[in-house]
Amino acid sequence: MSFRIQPTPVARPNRCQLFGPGSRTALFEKMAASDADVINLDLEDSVAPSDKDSARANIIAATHDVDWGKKHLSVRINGLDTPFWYRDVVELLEQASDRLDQIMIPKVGCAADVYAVDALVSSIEAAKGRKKRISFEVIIESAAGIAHVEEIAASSPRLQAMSLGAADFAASMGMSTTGIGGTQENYYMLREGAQYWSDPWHWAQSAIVAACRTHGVLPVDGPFGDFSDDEGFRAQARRSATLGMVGKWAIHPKQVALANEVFTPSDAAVAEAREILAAMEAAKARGEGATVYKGRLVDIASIKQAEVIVRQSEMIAG
Ligand SMILES: CC(C)(COP(=O)(O)OP(=O)(O)OC[C@H]1O[C@@H](n2cnc3c(N)ncnc32)[C@H](O)[C@@H]1OP(=O)(O)O)[C@@H](O)C(=O)NCCC(=O)NCCSC(=O)C[C@H](O)C(=O)O
Ligand SMILES: [Mg+2]
Repeated sequence: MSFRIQPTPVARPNRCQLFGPGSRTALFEKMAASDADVINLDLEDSVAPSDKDSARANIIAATHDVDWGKKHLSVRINGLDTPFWYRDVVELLEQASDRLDQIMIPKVGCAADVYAVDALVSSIEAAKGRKKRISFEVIIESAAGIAHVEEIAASSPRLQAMSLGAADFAASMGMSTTGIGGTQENYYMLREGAQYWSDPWHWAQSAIVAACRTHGVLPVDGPFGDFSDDEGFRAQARRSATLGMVGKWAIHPKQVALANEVFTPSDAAVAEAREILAAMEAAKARGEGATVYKGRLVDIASIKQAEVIVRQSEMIAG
């Protein structure tokens, strides 16, 4: 372990982030009634330019009128390369209720992008005497974003979460696909005539997880576009969870249960983790740092692995 202790991210469940366009007010109550841990009301790419002003007004009203329960309420603003983002921030921070928890910043390419939003948010919070400090989530969805992922993860104490946006990422990287997450037809290895599919999102996800874990930020997998493919969603989410991500977006309500299922440690996984901790306690009492559990080695690192699962389960249980 380095002399610098790895910081712990905020302790709140983030298994599923449910998205809905700020222009579709009929969805707001349904989103609030869902089992998603995080709600992302969108002002960006699911809202047409002609609807930006009304969507902003809808979202501000919904922070006052809709009962969002215990959900982390986040609004995705427009990118810093648009003429919309500053009004998003100013109007949200001046007019939204204290129920607003978070601003999601899309297409972040460098730490200075976050700095700019932070400066504006900080100034308005002070001027308006806002009691709740707004948190940030960023989306890594460009070549620049992934190239600068670590400085972005370190960019602001407001930063709680970082997502991979597979669609814009693929476009920015010039990837030859229109798929949003999941298996890509042409990304395979060939051996003795048989095709073995690989995961083109894997390296970007790993880079995000490493940056996030270094700086105490929650790493999150973004959208899976084909919402009629439940097994495809599950497979993508399981890979993300195995890599260390804590949750995934839902772009349709049917994906909420799938994400919650994958990112909630199963009873069997929690029971096994507790057994490993017990086995290591017994080993410690015998003066041993390593022992055998179900025919395999467990040692002091296994305690930390088991604790990840137990902590996650306890945090979700509240
Ligand atoms: C994808 C949708 C446009 C589908 O909407 P719709 O045609 O209305 O779906 P259904 O008829 O199947 O809906 C069934 C019922 O569910 C309700 N519904 C639909 N969507 C939502 C929702 N998001 N939250 C809650 N409830 C929802 C319908 O009203 C139906 O209800 P009922 O009639 O009572 O049975 C739509 O789902 C949608 O707009 N999804 C979100 C799109 C979005 O926000 N996209 C942005 C995020 S992805 C992205 O930006 C890419 C990323 O940045 C990247 O680069 O990768
Ligand atoms: Mg995007």
